[in-house]
Amino acid sequence: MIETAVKIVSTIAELKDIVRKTKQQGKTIGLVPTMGYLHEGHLTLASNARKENDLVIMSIFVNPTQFGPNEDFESYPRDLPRDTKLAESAGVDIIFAPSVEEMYPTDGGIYIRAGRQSEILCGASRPGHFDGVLQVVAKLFHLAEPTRAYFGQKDAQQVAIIQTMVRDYNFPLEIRTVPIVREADGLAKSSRNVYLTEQDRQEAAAIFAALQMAKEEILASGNVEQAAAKAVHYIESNTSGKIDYLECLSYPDLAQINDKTTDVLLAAAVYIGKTRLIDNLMFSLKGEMK
Ligand SMILES: Nc1ncnc2c1ncn2[C@@H]1O[C@H](COP(=O)(O)OP(=O)(O)OP(=O)(O)O)[C@@H](O)[C@H]1O
Ligand SMILES: CC(C)(CO)[C@@H](O)C(=O)[O-]
Ligand code: BAL
Repeated sequence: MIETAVKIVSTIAELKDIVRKTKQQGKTIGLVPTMGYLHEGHLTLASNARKENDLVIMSIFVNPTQFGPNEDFESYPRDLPRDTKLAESAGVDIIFAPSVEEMYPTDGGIYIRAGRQSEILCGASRPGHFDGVLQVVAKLFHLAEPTRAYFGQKDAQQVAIIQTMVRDYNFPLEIRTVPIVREADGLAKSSRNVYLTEQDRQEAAAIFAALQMAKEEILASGNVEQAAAKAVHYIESNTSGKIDYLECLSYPDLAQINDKTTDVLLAAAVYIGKTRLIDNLMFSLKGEMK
């Protein structure tokens, strides 16, 4: 039994009851969906939700439907007592931590399919990943009925796809995003960083450094291909890692850049040892980001 001010809820019935009472009082709800093993990135999402809402619900659920058969669903780090203390420090009121059976008691064979934005970047190397993300996120939106839901720009493709679902299917909520929270050497904070060996950890900082170099070159020369090639070379020469992708696409539509493109996403996924890390920079080709 964990003694804390945060209420841990594991059933849908209990969550819906809290949501119903909160709504009856005319109060706002901020939802922070996570897979747990919290770090400062998650806590920034929660602190922002705290500032803007009456009730803050954080979901902690390692969603099996977004993992491929050979991915790390089983080994993904889990520690609810640790997460509870951290969530409390960021002002979370309710942790929704259901079991897989509670979330998916039956399989009626009806799924959500992510669209064109999911065919590239992480979607290309993780087939079905974004379908699984949308499945759980849509379900969480129905259960928590948030006024606002909070997502990190570290998963920029995920945010773009969720925003499309919310817009096209009229989910009555606002999506709020938070910039990437980084370690002192630039490495994006990630629950998967715990997988890194000491050597991996040192090498991992090269991803951010390479993206920054490429951004500067794109802004100076406009030559996206050359900048990307140099960034790939930098990562290959400074790490033993294997690049999954390093690409610059228009944002949020995630299409090839053309003369009309303004906002871009420069994104990379790199295997450092066995750990697949993602990172990105978002910027405008024509001055500040809109
Ligand atoms: N460094 C970060 N800065 C800002 N937001 C982040 C950061 N890391 C994760 N988030 C956001 O937190 C939410 C939950 O992410 P998740 O639980 O998958 O954590 P994670 O650290 O990204 O884990 P992993 O990288 O292992 O998938 C997502 O919206 C994600 O974008
Ligand atoms: C949004 C999310 C919690 C859905 O499982 C997950 O994809 C994540 O942590 O980014
Ligand atoms: N933050 C993305 C969740 C995943 O890698 O499955």
